[in-house]
Amino acid sequence: MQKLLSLREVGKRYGKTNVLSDVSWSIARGECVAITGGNGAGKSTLLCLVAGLANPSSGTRTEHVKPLIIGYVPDRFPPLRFRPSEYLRYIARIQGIDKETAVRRIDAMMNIFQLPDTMMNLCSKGMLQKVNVMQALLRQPDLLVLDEPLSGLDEPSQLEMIGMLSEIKRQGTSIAMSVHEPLLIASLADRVTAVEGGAITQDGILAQQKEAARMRLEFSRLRPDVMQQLESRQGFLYWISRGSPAVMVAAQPFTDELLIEILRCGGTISRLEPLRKNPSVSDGLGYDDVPGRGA
Ligand SMILES: Nc1ncnc2c1ncn2[C@@H]1O[C@H](COP(=O)(O)OP(=O)(O)OP(=O)(O)O)[C@@H](O)[C@H]1O
Repeated sequence: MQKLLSLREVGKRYGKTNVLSDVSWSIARGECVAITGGNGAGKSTLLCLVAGLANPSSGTRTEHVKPLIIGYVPDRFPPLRFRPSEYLRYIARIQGIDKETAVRRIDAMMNIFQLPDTMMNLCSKGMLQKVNVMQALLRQPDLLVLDEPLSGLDEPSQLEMIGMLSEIKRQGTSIAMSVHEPLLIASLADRVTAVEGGAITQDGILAQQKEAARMRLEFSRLRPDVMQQLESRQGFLYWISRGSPAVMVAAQPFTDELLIEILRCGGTISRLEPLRKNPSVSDGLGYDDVPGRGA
């Protein structure tokens, strides 16, 4: 796998306090890494260094792809008095994205992620978090860095956010995220880096997270209440879309039972395939139309 970014023997000090020490870490294209650890372990600091928002006090940070485009999703996002589309257009302008490209991309994202254009100060936490992720996707990053993306969200919003991140990952974007929720790790992560006391204590691939172990089920004609009942069935992992067609991700060993249940309740299956990244057909975020996206 092509390496995107690496840290080598990195340390970070604030005044006399060592917050990170001797951290060596890297991320490859298409990889999703969950950073875990207790409060104050150093996860946010590590993500800031990865995102290039802070410089290491010692050691080296290397970008292996030029230019490496990084999107950063902070843990808090203010409920501003803008509509999401206005806010995103404004951020796109600051980032130097031309107006036509920005409008096309914002429209595509709002459609895919099913975000109504409601004033942000009236939005739910889940809706605001979608805007937070979208602002980081505007420049079509090679690497998306998220600080506790599910923090403060209720369960339906958490499932929606997992679906959103899953779609972003499927389109080939690498993800580094600090995480507390086991569901998010189980649903998305290829690798887990554990941080304690400012040092990496464990860094390993999750054997059970092979792409082939998860299936993507696409179907239509199920009532919303029946779809909600499916969420409590064994094997259900998360929704990529609750629209029509609906797209569910399920654990492979339970796919047959879920399919039978969908058909029994009057649904029509339109597609069943292993969940994989980098689909052959570009179907959404429009990465194909950007010249020079890091090779
Ligand atoms: N700007 C700063 N100045 C001084 N100390 C800081 C600064 N930023 C972070 N720290 C300290 O560094 C340590 C690690 O903080 P960090 O926010 O990276 O941890 P975390 O693992 O993300 O924690 P949490 O899960 O609580 O968000 C903490 O002790 C924190 O107080």
